[in-house]
Amino acid sequence: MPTIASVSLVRPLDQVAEELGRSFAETGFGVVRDHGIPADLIDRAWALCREFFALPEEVKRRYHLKGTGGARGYTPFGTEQAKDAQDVDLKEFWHVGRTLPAGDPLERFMAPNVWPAEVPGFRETMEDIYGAFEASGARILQAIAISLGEAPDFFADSVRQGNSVMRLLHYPPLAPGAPEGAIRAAAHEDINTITLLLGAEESGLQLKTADGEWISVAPPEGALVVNIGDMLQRQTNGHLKSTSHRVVNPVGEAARRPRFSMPFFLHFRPDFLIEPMEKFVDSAHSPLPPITAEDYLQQRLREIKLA
Ligand SMILES: O=C(O)CCC(=O)C(=O)O
Ligand SMILES: [Fe+2]
Repeated sequence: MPTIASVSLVRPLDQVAEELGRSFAETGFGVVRDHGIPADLIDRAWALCREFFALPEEVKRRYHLKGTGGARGYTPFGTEQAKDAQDVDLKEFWHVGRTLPAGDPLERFMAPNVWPAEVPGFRETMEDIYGAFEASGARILQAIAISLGEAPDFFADSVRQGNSVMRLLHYPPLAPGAPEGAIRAAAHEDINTITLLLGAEESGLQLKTADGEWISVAPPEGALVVNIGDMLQRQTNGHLKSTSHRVVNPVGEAARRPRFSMPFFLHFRPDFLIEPMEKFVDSAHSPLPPITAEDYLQQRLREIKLA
């Protein structure tokens, strides 16, 4: 059984890089403790998530921006369906993107955020935690760079003002009327560079091993679950794995509990050219052609009918 590394980010990065790099190459996943996102900020963000999702359905739906593929604001329960999945996912969510200075040239790639007027302080706290996720992600990318034999700042330019999205997720308690076979989140791979996830201590998250077996990911309280997305898999020509994962329905007591989670989908800059790193190209691993992060994203969103 492959093991998912669990590392503390207070240790020097060159001491954790190898273990983390091995875990990402074998399983696509790693657990990161002492990630630097302040616990009180996380607590405030959870409280605001609960407050928002407890609003009446018709109020939440005012923030559902039709025709934008759910890139910002609210996406109602039962909307998203994973690629190749038979049923919709049993979740609702809110997306926060980068807040750009007015007139920034990146505005053509990144829609402005919307904020729920009914939840005071939502904007401030969510912008703060977006920044904290980004800072933690930058350090994790440094560890990944070291593990790949590169300088620590190898990824720095490629993610500066990246098109990252934070998703606030609510899976309600299981309802008797749910379609047979529907699960909280059907198997999928993340499209982006790396994902930093809070909230996975509430059970349900599973990943698919190279042998095709589903195993549970059970981080300690407050830790991040980090996984490799398709864009970094492509840049490393398959060396780092973008692994299928899902959130299964709880049984027993847990079925009556909601589950909240907060993935931060860290993205490259839209104009970054994803090219396979030479060191991972050989006759057994032929590379995919270069593509910008934006073109790749649009291609993938079309596949899941969001663009
Ligand atoms: O809720 C979770 O634990 C995982 C969510 C997830 O994989 C996703 O939204 O891409
Ligand atoms: Fe995911």
